[in-house]
Amino acid sequence: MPETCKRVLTDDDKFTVGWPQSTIELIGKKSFIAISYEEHKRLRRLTSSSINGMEALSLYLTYIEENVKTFLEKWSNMGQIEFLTELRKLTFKIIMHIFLSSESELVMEALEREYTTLNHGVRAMGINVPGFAYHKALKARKNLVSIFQSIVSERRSQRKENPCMETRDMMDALMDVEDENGRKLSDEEIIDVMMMYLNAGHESSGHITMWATVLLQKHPECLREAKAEQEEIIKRRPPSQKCLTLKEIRQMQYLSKVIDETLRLITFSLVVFREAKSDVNINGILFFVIIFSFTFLFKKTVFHLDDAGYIIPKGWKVLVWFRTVHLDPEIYPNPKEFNPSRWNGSTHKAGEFLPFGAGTRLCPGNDLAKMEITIFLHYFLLNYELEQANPTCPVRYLPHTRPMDNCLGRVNKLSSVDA
Ligand code: HEM
Repeated sequence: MPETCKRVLTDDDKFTVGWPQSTIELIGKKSFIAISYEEHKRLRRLTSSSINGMEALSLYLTYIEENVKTFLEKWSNMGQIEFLTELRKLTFKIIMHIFLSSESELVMEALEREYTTLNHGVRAMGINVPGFAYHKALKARKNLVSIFQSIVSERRSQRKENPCMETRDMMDALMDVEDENGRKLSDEEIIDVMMMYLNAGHESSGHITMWATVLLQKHPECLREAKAEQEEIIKRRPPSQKCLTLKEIRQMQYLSKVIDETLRLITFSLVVFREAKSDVNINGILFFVIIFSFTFLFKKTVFHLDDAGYIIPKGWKVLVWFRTVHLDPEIYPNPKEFNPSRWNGSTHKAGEFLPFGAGTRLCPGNDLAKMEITIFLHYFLLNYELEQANPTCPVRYLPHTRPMDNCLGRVNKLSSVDA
């Protein structure tokens, strides 16, 4: 690790994404991870507006809220549950609703089943031999594509019969959008984009929601402050108002710090892949960077060092390791301590807080994710507590930080107040 660490990789450093081919086979050749810089720009512009900005997000607020309330109530009657597994079901339901609001429960269940198998393969070695996770994932991808294809075909024919049909969800929005040349998205593009969003858009929120809950429970003084803020929000509300508003969400300043601190401490996405488009001379990078030639996994682990710093040769893959930034004691004193107050009036420099990545690839679901987590914590803090079965359960760090028992425990209802 060079002493001269100075700056962060951005897209200006002549890097493009460089995911392994095995991942691309699963997520899709038209998804964000597999296409050229220009295609990515076009596809991202066409697709991300549905989940960006307050107007778009307000469409999902009520749905998220209703589901959070229903799930919490259900869990409190279930006895012991794997809290993380249940949260993933909740966040999967939310992301599926955003894409496919009108599909039946049966279709949703089939999608979730196939998707779970696919997801295991994304993190496995790319061994396409029966019995291996990657082989099963390729099969799951085929099944997913055929389910999505039938949904797309059905929608297209409904829209043909009824051209004035209103846009119901992101699937409709993806069919509507066209670029400046009037070009619409093909079926393959729509399906791969959906696969990409599904992959990126639920597990992360589920994990961070679980950790924020656990960390709050483990720090009673933070829990008290967070709860007091939520009670204050309810107190200020006119009696006729029963649901959360975006304005209230924006007022939850302490909760926002709790979420940022959780994102920092846990760093859900440990790493992003980049590939050098040309030789890049970097005069020391803030990240811990593992550089290796990727023609075969880990074939070389060689650093090229000259007086000016490091040269990353064209075509090399770079893993940008976010956790080292988030746990750097020079940026975050006592970095392993959960301390939401460290965000009081804090002004971090660019590149010091990267839970959602950076550059043109910045996570387009960041606002949605924060909104989901906030809504969950609002209802949880007001009415529930988590009783972990194994509070000292060992933690697994790869591919994502999680307790090995998936946070086994009970969600207990505290009061009958209907928040
Ligand atoms: C706490 C929750 C989340 C975390 C920590 C997270 C983190 C990240 C990170 C680190 C990246 C890579 C950025 C880069 O390469 O520089 C990313 C990309 C992405 N995320 Fe998220 N994400 C979260 C939630 C979501 C949600 C809810 C959605 C969708 C609804 C979403 C959709 C995406 C997509 C589509 C990409 C690829 C963007 C591109 O390559 O242009 N994410 N996310």
